[in-house]
Amino acid sequence: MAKVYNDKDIQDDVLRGKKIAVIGYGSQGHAHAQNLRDSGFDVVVGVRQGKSFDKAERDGFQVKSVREASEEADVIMVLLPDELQTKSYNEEIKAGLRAGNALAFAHGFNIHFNQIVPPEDVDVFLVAPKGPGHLVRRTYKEGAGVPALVGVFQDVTGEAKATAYAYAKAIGAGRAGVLETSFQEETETDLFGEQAVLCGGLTSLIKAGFETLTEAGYQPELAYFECLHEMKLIVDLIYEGGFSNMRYSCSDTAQWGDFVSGPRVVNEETKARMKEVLNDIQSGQFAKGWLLENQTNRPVYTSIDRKEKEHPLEKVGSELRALMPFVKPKKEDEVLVQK
Ligand SMILES: NC(=O)C1=CN([C@@H]2O[C@H](COP(=O)(O)OP(=O)(O)OC[C@H]3O[C@@H](n4cnc5c(N)ncnc54)[C@H](OP(=O)(O)O)[C@@H]3O)[C@@H](O)[C@H]2O)C=CC1
Ligand SMILES: CC[C@](O)(C(C)=O)C(=O)O
Ligand SMILES: [Mg+2]
Ligand SMILES: [Mg+2]
Repeated sequence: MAKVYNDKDIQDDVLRGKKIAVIGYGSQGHAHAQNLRDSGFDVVVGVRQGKSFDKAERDGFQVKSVREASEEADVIMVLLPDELQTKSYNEEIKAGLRAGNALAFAHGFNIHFNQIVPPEDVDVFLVAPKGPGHLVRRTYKEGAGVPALVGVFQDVTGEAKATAYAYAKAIGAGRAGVLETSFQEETETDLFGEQAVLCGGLTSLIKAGFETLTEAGYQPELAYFECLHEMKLIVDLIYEGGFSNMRYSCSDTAQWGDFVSGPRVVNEETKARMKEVLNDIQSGQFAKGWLLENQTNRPVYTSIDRKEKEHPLEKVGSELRALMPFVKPKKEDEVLVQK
């Protein structure tokens, strides 16, 4: 088994006394900044004027422009959207980098795909939480944490790896597990996971189930409960104790259906499509498409996003959730909801 580090294995002295600039105060940014501060580290937030800037100030941070924050920090964690990082790096962050500083990321995209080319005299590492930023914060407050991957791209000080582990511990990842990786492995697996399984795979599965039932004449409300609402309850059991735990709690009839019908829906054909998705990621084809999409003001993204928001499942979902006061985004999800 790969070595999975937790709090007791990680020394954090290497990060103590250093100034950490958290660049961006969105999903990951607010969580890193607040967890680092609560772990006793010295944080400055760097972000453009606007909603995030105001929120970071309200949350009691010293908030500066990206350039100023980068200039005064020893460790610069870049938590801007991937597609905007290169411009901000070239125009603001780079000027603030001094020899021996550390440039850090929560996803290897721009380093791995050669969009950001850092100078040779700085450390470059990643600390990539394996979970959404709002949960990085929420679980930290609950005394738990979200696992993270750490990786080093460049080590000039000899301390890059230790700093990455200390940072991971400071944001709460050491409570769950920290695993070492490379920028390449993190980037390719993260993109694959979100496209084929966690986001793309899951939403497509839910939608296909919902559409199959409603097109067959069943009530949309029932289809929503069956294919979406209950998904969380089932996934919680898998999260807590694996497939066996979920199957233990479900009926034997469900388990038999799981065995005989699951592989009819997600099958070798599906795996072949997954391999195509992975190939596109590994070849850089996906990254190129995403970067070009952004250079052209996101025509395809906008059109699909509009259609997705109008899907009957979204409408019936918002009506049903309004009847369940316990099902709503938590308060710290403010930034997420505004997106
Ligand atoms: N979302 C997640 O949970 C995860 C994200 N990651 C990685 O973390 C990084 C950040 O992603 P995420 O947290 O989702 O990003 P978000 O979109 O949630 O937040 C982006 C932040 O950057 C600010 N920002 C945007 N453009 C600029 C700019 N030009 N100058 C200054 N500030 C700007 C936004 O401020 P404003 O309010 O003004 O728009 C906002 O505070 C990415 O590398 C991503 O891949 C990794 C693991 C999980
Ligand atoms: C699953 C999506 C993710 O990779 C994440 C929350 O880990 C992301 O990029 O947001
Ligand atoms: Mg991810
Ligand atoms: Mg991701």
